[in-house]
Amino acid sequence: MTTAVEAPARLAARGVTVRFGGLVALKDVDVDVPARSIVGLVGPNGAGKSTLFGVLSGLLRPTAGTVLMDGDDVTGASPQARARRGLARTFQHPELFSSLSVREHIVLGYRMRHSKGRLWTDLVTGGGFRRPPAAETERVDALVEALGLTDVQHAPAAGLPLGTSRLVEVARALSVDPRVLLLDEPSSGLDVRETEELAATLRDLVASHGVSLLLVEHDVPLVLGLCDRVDVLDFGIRIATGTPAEIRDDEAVRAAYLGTAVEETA
Ligand SMILES: Nc1ncnc2c1ncn2[C@@H]1O[C@H](COP(=O)(O)OP(=O)(O)OP(=O)(O)O)[C@@H](O)[C@H]1O
Repeated sequence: MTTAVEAPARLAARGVTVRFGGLVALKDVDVDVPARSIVGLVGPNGAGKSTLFGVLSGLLRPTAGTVLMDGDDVTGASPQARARRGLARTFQHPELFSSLSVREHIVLGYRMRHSKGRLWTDLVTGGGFRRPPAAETERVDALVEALGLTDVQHAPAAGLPLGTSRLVEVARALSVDPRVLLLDEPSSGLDVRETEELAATLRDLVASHGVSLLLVEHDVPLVLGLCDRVDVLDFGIRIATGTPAEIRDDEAVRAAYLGTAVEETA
């Protein structure tokens, strides 16, 4: 008899605890981000979401517990080493270079991964972004299209609406071909329509690029509508994990949110 062996999660936390002096920000937390999945991390203010994000991205060393990528222990690995293994992230406040165009941001990301030498030569010699290799043009074109940035691709990043800046940041993060993308509050500052568009784009990206997403989000309806699985933190403890339907029905989650954020989506 053969037994199917389940692949290890692309990114996982096991028993992660973080103490800041006397304060326990995370206590024995587990998280799994399987291949080709969208996982949401929610919880009230101060629940420990950013702390867990920091631990997963390598900016923060946990007091106890491990972080695994594809089953390998990366707890002591730097953010750069994790990036080389396929981890990318976006920030709550997009950090774009105002003098570069939308397309140049994506090219920059691509060259950071695929042709670092060329990146520096071009910057030093003032060669700009001329004569790109066909593979680069193809990949950048695909990302521009996937993120709906065709019309603004040659516009400077300065002055872009926040929703568009966020899409540029996602495109830049994807240009390094990550296996897992951490999204920090992707809907922050977006209106309802922009949030819906972003959700649709993220769903398409998982289907077309096979990337896994973990998003930290305050917008609970967005998370419940978008994610395959959701983890809920409260006071540093994972109080629930499951499908959006399971999370919606969870008593502890309703209590943590006093019913409001979850009931709005029922
Ligand atoms: N560097 C730090 N030093 C001391 N305490 C910290 C530090 N970072 C976070 N904390 C505390 O750890 C707890 C968890 O904070 P964290 O920022 O991870 O929560 P969060 O869920 O991301 O909150 P929010 O939704 O408000 O961003 C909070 O009590 C916070 O005050």
